[in-house]
Amino acid sequence: MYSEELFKISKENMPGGVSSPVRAYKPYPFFAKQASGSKITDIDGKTYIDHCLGYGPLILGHANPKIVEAITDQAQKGTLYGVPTENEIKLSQEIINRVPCADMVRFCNSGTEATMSAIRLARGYTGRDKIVKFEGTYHGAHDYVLVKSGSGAATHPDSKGIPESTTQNTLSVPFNDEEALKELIEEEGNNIACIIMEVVMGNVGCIKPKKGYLDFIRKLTIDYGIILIFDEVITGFRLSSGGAQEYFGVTPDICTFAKILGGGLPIGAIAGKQKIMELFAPNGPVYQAGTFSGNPLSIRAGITALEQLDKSFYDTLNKKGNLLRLRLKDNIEDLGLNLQVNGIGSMFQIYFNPEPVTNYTEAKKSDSDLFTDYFHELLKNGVFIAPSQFECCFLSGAHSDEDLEKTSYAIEKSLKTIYQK
Ligand SMILES: Cc1ncc(COP(=O)(O)O)c(C=O)c1O
Ligand SMILES: N[C@H](C=O)CCC(=O)O
Repeated sequence: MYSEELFKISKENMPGGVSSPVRAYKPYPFFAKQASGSKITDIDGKTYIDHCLGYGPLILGHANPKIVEAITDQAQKGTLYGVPTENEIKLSQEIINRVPCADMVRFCNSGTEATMSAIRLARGYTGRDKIVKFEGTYHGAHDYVLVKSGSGAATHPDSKGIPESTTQNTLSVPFNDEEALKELIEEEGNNIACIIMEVVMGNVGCIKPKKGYLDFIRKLTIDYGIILIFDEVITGFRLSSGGAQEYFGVTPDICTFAKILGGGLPIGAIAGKQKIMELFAPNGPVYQAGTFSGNPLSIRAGITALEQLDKSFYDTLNKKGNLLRLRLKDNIEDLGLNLQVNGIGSMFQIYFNPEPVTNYTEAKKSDSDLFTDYFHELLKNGVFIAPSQFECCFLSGAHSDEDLEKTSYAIEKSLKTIYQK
């Protein structure tokens, strides 16, 4: 059966035919058959260079041989014990060694769980209820944070089913705007438990913090006794071995991980300073739990992933990212187009927008219809990216120089086509 037919059936079985809304695009998404390295193959027989990479986790590419070997071995030894394992200590130690803010780690199963628990921890620690997020950041699909949210929520805003009494404690401000944040904190600072942020916004495309912005936020949070949470679900183990906090040299109180940490399997983690982390049950009064938390399969995959992610890996990968972005900018200029190529390290996105994009409002001014045309042309030209202007594209260690040449050629060809229409 082909993707088109399968989508008709899947829509009968599952709302929208998908297990996460961002995956549904018109007329129908391709159904995956298999994937290896930098490539994904659909059941219709077409192979694409993959820059979606499972929305970020696959920094080593698909079916990384060492991870496949490790999880095959682990599966034979059991996939769930319901008691602690030595490998949990090993992975937590690896995180503690790499990540500046990490004195202790609590494992969970997803980024959503991680940010939900991190916010509860900050509230438990400070005894305050309000939280601050930035317009367009995405911190998962739980009730506290689906406010002016990015990712799929940028195109499906204002989820029903969330009591107003829950979100009235969630305040949001524009990213990269020191004045707006200062004003809010001067007014509300003593009631605010935490500021939660994506250090690089990866759920409205890709937006970097302006120079000095993170230092400004760090100082403000210290002055008002506010917990600073870096949501490193995307940036963790992507920008550098110690995440965005190491990359930018600004240390939060707590951070959250998921995606890359699981080596391609589901995982989440909250890491932070000991005096805060010790509040988690059973030591403290902040409840946090999960049947599959710290499960041996995800933990083993995570250890095997991190073993391969050393400094030289990031140097090489980030150089590739820089080169690709330069090439894209040159090509776009040669075509006489005025589009924005945003990105950092191995993250990138093209905005169909003539003006620089530094926050959510500016990102939303991009031409999403043109982006959709571009996405479909890219598929025709053998490249798969996330089907939304408000997602990010990624590179992996499995992407060869030849892959990147093909990608930049496919992007150039796709842009030519859509602007000739
Ligand atoms: C920055 C960020 N935080 C949290 C999440 C939620 O993670 P998950 O999808 O694993 O629940 C995501 C992505 O989904 C994310 O990009
Ligand atoms: N943008 C999201 C994660 O970063 C996409 C993942 C999903 O919701 O399926």
